[in-house]
Amino acid sequence: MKIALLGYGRMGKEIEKIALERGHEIVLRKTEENDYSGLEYADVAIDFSIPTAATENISTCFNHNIPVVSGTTGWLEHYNDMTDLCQEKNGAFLYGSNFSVGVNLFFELNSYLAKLMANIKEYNVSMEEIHHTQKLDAPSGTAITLAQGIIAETDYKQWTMDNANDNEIYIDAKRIEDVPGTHSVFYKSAVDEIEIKHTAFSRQGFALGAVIAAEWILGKKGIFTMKDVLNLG
Ligand SMILES: NC(=O)C1=CN([C@@H]2O[C@H](COP(=O)(O)OP(=O)(O)OC[C@H]3O[C@@H](n4cnc5c(N)ncnc54)[C@H](OP(=O)(O)O)[C@@H]3O)[C@@H](O)[C@H]2O)C=CC1
Ligand SMILES: O=C(O)C1=N[C@H](C(=O)O)C[C@H](O)C1
Repeated sequence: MKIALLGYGRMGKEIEKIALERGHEIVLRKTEENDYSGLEYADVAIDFSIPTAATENISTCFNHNIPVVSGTTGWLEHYNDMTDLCQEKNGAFLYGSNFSVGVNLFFELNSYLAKLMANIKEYNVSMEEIHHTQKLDAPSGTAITLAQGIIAETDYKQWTMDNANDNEIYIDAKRIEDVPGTHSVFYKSAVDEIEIKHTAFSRQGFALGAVIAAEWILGKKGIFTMKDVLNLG
């Protein structure tokens, strides 16, 4: 499979390593410095760039009939524009705030726990995410997906990084040197606390998930998520 890497930073390089090991070829390594030369040879594009570049990268692929897997976070206010364009061009698109298998299982666990807690009013939910200091966005895309999972099952209406009122989920975004990504969800009462936590030891799990998603999307049309790739229902 010929892959265009849109973004060739920490994640782009990790994805390249795994893609080459799995017998794929890289035909474009797009950064801020170069153009899209090489995209015309790609079977699939994998976008791990920066929030302000994601929509241009994704729409350029749709305009060239190239399926896109995007892991870039911090651009989701434009998500519907991208899915509309994908449908208009009869393309294929998969966005994931987190491509690791472990986090996608954690998303399911989070939804299940939220469903259990929905009618137990003694507990107040909050979240913490910890990432490396180079991260451009806060809270993390993964934290937003976790909050959306809780909102779907409970009376919580939105998330906030400020003081939370009763129907808001507080997210504490911490930045610590070299942390690949740690997410915790807490349910606290006056007498105890339940905590679920996912800790990434490296970027390898994110990168492998992105390559698996790119292999999976080849030949498909439509809008997908990692739930489809991993058959999580
Ligand atoms: N969904 C997931 O599983 C994961 C998502 N992420 C997300 O992926 C993104 C990338 O993370 P990371 O690799 O750590 O970030 P880096 O800062 O290491 O890399 C970003 C890359 O994007 C490039 N870039 C800048 N402008 C453009 C442009 N116009 N077109 C294409 N590329 C461009 C940069 O180029 P230059 O070097 O020239 O500046 C750099 O190569 C982030 O949004 C992060 O949150 C990260 C890990 C997992
Ligand atoms: O920027 C990162 O590094 C990461 N970003 C993603 C996010 O915003 O959730 C996924 C992962 O936690 C690493």
